[in-house]
Amino acid sequence: MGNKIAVLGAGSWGTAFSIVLADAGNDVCIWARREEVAAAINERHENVDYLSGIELPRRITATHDPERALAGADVVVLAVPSQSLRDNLPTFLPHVEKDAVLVSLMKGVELGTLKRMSEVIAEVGDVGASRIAVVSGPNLAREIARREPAASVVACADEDVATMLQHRLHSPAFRPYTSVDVLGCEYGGAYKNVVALCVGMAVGQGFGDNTTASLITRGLAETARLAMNLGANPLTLMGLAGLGDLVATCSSPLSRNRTFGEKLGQGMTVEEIYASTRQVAEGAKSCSSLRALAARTGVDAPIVDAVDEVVQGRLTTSQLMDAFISRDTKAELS
Ligand SMILES: NC(=O)c1ccc[n+]([C@@H]2O[C@H](COP(=O)([O-])OP(=O)(O)OC[C@H]3O[C@@H](n4cnc5c(N)ncnc54)[C@H](O)[C@@H]3O)[C@@H](O)[C@H]2O)c1
Ligand SMILES: O=P(O)(O)OC[C@H](O)CO
Repeated sequence: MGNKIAVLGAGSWGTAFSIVLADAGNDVCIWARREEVAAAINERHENVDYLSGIELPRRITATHDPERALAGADVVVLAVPSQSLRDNLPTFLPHVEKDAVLVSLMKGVELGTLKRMSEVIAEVGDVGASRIAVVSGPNLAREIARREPAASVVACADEDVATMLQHRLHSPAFRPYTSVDVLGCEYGGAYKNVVALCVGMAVGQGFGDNTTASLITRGLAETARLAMNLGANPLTLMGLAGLGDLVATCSSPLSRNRTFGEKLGQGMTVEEIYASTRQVAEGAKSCSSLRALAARTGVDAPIVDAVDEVVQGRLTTSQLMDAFISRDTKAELS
């Protein structure tokens, strides 16, 4: 096999990550759910719907046919919305080359099963941990597509595989660090989306930096409490896939999750926001699965609980901050 990588999902991150891969010297074939998106990538070298105005390198091609995308690829990158992964895998898996490594870019926890994306891949694909990796970090798609410098984490239980991927991803503007803490990276990535929703709700109501910094900090404490309880290395939560991604997502107007929260804070309904965009805000779904996971684990998760209440329409965003402030007081490090 050569240096072909298949990227399954032609949304903003699948496309931006393909630019990283191409800049790092790989030939990339993107699978797009819609034929016209694949055609535009091949003919105009642009993904107009998800990354307009960015010229794609000629090493990137696209197809609507999963078999063509996957043929000869020794690395397979998964970039579909988290809640659709299980349904999509049976279409992809029969065409994945034997021994190919599967890399998840997704930041969500499955509703119902409460599984991480690497767990869904392992279960549906019957794939061992040494063939499943995760890339996660402060990586807003448009900034990465513009080649603004950024770092990230590539995690795999097998350190040699993480190192192999690190070499395949290292481009002039993208610096990957290896890790063996897949679980910590995945919980960091899923949880920060919910905290960003909450920060967005505060921003939408006109609150300033004290409020957002308080939410980010308590959000990190909450993330660490749950993730460590489930086996994460605490240092992962202090790293790029934890604090780094949390800060980027909560601070940036480019974040779909923060924007979703901001619109709720300004008075739009969940239904109105869904109708206004085709882009995924993973936190609006993962707030329910993370809440259930925290409850099952016996971990206190006030931010996830409250965001889920707002998304379910049982709490207003103006009641949200009162609910936080009036909770029983306690020690910071409890
Ligand atoms: N955008 C970012 O900056 C960014 C960065 C890091 C990680 N991520 C994560 O990457 C994953 C993908 O996000 P994205 O930003 O590319 O999303 P997106 O909303 O930009 O695009 C989603 C893509 O999935 C396709 N899609 C939608 N429903 C589908 C379904 N049921 N089956 C198959 N395909 C479907 C869409 O057509 C589109 O191509 C998410 O888990 C997200 O959290 C995103
Ligand atoms: O746009 P968001 O909110 O999905 O966040 C994008 C990335 O996860 C940031 O690292």
